[in-house]
Amino acid sequence: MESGLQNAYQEELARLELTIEEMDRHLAELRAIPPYTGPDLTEQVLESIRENKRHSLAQAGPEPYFGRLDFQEEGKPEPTPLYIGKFGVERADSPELLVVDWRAPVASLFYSFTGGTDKAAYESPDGTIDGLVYLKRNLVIRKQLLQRVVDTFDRSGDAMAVTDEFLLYRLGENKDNRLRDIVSTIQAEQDSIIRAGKNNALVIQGVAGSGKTTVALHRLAYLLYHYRNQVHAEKMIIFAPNRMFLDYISGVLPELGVGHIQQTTFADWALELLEHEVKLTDAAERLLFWFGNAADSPVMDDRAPGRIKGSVTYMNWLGRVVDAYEAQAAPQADFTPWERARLSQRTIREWYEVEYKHEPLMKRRERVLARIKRWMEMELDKVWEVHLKKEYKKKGSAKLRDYSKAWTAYSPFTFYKELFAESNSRPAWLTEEAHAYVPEPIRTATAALAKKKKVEPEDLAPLLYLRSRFIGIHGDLRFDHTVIDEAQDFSPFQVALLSLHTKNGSFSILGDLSQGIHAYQGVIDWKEFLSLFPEDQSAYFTLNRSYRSTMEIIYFANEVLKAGIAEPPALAVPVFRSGEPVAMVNTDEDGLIRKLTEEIAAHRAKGGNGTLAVLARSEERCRKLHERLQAAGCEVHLIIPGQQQYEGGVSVLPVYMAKGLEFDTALIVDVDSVNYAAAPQDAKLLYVGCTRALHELKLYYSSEPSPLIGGITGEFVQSF
Ligand SMILES: Nc1ncnc2c1ncn2[C@@H]1O[C@H](COP(=O)(O)OP(=O)(O)OP(=O)(O)O)[C@@H](O)[C@H]1O
Repeated sequence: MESGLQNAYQEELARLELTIEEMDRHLAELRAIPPYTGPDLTEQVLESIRENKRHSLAQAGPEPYFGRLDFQEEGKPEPTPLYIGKFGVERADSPELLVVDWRAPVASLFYSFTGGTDKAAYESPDGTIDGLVYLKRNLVIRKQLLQRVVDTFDRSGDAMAVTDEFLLYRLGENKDNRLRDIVSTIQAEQDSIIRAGKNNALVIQGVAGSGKTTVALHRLAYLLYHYRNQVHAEKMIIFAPNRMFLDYISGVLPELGVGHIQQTTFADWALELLEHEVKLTDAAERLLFWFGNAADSPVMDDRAPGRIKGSVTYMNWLGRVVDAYEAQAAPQADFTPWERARLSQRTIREWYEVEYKHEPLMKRRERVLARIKRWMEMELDKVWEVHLKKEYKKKGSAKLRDYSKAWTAYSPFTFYKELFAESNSRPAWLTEEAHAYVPEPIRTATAALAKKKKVEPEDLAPLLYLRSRFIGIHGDLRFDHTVIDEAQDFSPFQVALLSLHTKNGSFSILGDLSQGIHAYQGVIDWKEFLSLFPEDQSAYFTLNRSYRSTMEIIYFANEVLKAGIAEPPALAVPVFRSGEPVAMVNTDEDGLIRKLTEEIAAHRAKGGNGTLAVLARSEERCRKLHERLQAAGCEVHLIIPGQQQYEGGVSVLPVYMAKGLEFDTALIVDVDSVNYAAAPQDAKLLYVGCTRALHELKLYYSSEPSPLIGGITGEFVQSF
């Protein structure tokens, strides 16, 4: 170890000892105070503060901090070392900070500072604070042991830029089966997203592996810290592509000390809100239809049902249909329960159109009917003859029943179903023109499914829109912040619908158009989302650096995109981390099984809890491979749609299920011309597959390689 480094290590060792001592003492003192359980409000508040401190100290204990920044504030005589950790820790005897929380304003310097001798600044609650950064140091502490000290910037040294040395060390590590927090190495471009203001809809285009999911989770932790009195974890929600993915990311928030955030898929959330009145069509069939193989790929453009039903135009059409229904929903007649008792249509309309206008449609119906009933009871009170009263009561009840029947009580689904009726049986409020808006094949297909109480995923946003108009959105369904991950698979209608459920347009919408493999329903241009929000309350960010994969893999994946898409939406820029060349292997089926078995054995021989994935196009193919690998004595997990948990280790799965996940090694099979054509859809699918690999990527083909890889040459690839 060089003497400078050795000194630094000794210095940090001493500081760590002091910190741990101080923290232990503080924690012991706090634990010695018996918890207060009495009725005094002030004592309760003090107890809750003490409890928070006990919790932070206990959580921070094993790894109290990960970074040090020496900052000299303008006007101060010398730099102060700030130690930055996941949890802020105060000294026992003063409110002075022993460790600064990574989310605190001053800690932003640790992330935003990229080097140079110029002044640096951060925004504090009292305004901008200027000063000079002298040192940026990364520290690895595990179980209270100092393992590593890396200076990524030293004002007294030669290099004036912050180096990537520590980042590369972290990226080179093998991953287990969970996504991890990145607090120690958040990059400046990621930090500006994490710390963006609350009342903004952020749309983030980030290449594969640029940290979108990770950044979104850190942003939630930041918002909870910064706006602690305005946002609540249980009123935040994350939408992710599937349950298994949610399981995969489930470790990050607890690592950041955040709990209770709702995490779901759009479909699960929607079906729940619709009280399971409908079921979704079979996912396996749907996926086979779209991902079967290149030769059978259906057209995925604006004519696809998902694109039509997911558009804002469709939402506007639905809005107009509901408006038309609203205008004539109440029966167009006076209410006459018996002779000489008459409630005029004008009065009923007044109640419906003016007094209860702010209520959702079915609530209005209930209210008007209840009011008619009350009016009828008052009219009955005026009748003195007992037998007449009895007769009128009976007649009146029957009339009210007929009246309510004539005013259909719709659920979102029963109303939606009406929109797809045959032309000759369409309801009166649906004009011929409005009825003809939906193209005939889509109308008949939707009607046929609706008969079986089934819908396609693209029907869920329309159904929820109807729910918002018919039943309304109660307070507990309005979120303080909404995260949409893999947002390229969301439609504008879905996002517009979610904005009805989200306060102040507070969104983090993250995705990658190059991974838009569900283009038959998703977004094609981010402007489709941005246009849903006022310009001054939305912001667009791009993340182009990929942190996941080696340079070789990123280079290769970019070539795949370029071979299939004339103008790829965004190409990833790798961090300077080199690994093995990408391998393209020509082999027949038996050879493939043999080679996969060897790869898996070699992977296992390395020990540890690294991950390896065999990726194929369809579920059917994965099942076969799984069977053959098992028969060859290779224990592997089969991951198919519907899977709830991600086990890690070695898995076989369809590429579309691997989206969002990552593996130390990815082995992609059947990369032949029949399976992956030189078309945008196939290029995106293969790109998703390639960018799952952190360290090693191999592609296998049997006869002719896919044109997406056939032309790739150079030092980054090797053919076998
Ligand atoms: N600043 C960083 N420091 C260390 N690791 C990082 C950083 N940013 C991202 N990573 C790592 O890069 C990998 C990719 O991150 P993540 O899955 O969040 O990316 P993504 O953009 O959501 O990817 P994809 O679009 O492919 O799903 C993860 O292993 C993550 O830990």
